[in-house]
Amino acid sequence: MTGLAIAANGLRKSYGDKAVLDGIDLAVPEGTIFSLLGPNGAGKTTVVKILSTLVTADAGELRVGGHDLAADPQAVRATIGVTGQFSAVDGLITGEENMLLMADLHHLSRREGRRVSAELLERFDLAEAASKPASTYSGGMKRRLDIAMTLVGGPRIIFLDEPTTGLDPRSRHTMWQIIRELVTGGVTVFLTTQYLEEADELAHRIAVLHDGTIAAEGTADELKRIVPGGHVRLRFTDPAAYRKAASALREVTRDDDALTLRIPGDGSQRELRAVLDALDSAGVEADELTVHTPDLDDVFFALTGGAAVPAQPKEAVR
Ligand SMILES: Nc1ncnc2c1ncn2[C@@H]1O[C@H](COP(=O)(O)OP(=O)(O)OP(=O)(O)O)[C@@H](O)[C@H]1O
Repeated sequence: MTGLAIAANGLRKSYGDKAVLDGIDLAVPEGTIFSLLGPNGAGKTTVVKILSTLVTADAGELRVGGHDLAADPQAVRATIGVTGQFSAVDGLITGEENMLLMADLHHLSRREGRRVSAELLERFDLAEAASKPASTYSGGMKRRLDIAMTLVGGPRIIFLDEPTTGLDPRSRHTMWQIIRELVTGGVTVFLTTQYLEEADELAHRIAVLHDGTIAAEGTADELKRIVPGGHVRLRFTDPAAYRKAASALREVTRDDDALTLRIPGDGSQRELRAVLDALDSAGVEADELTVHTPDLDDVFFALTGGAAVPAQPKEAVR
């Protein structure tokens, strides 16, 4: 192995005359979580399908688990696990039977199959429900069973295509915990998501897919640094105090109707202190002070034109 679990150079895929992937490079180090982020239809699932050998690329040098995808897809398949947006869980049979079916597919002996299934059902908090038909499971339980089934074959690289879409916040957090534990165990996780918060929370590196290309790639912090947008916002109810503050501070953007002032900055303690000192010297007090640091939403909107998901400005009230 090269130290990279996944390496793609110049990955291209078109459907008809639509170039869905227009020359994409990816490098995912072993034992890390990599998140591919993009709006609906950006091509995330297409990337997963190609890297997991379900769809062939039109062009590109692709290696997964050290194996050349074009030359040795069988070896790639033996290394990976895939959990897609559409579950592999069969609702008519029990959770345990679903697991044993996977064990059969992986040619485990009966005994080994039972052992691995029991262990995974326990680990994913499904032991109690194991003998119930999977159709009776909640969305979160089905998703956990789906991942447990993926793990039966002991994959070193796991593709999770939007693993938390449609889950409630508690189930989402459980899933995040599961994903973190997988990586602690040395597995590499390739995760697609539409949730910026999810990528921010989990991923070592994030790539933003837009218009068939990678619009930006880096750690969450690196990506946040590429967009401006940090500021302190002061709100007043007294117009006289507002005007006084506006003339005491440098570089402010005024909103005379809302009586708010916006001071650009990185949200650091030093900058905040300078603002407070200026207000103190002028003898005014703001009614509300909020600090806005750029988050992945800002990055996403800056890179993808902002049409994909509603804005969720994160403002910490101090
Ligand atoms: N088999 C196919 N035939 C034709 N077009 C396809 C096919 N599969 C995907 N596409 C098109 O490729 C584009 C990317 O689809 P893809 O499912 O990869 O996006 P995505 O980023 O996973 O989106 P979502 O978040 O909605 O799942 C879409 O415009 C889609 O319509």
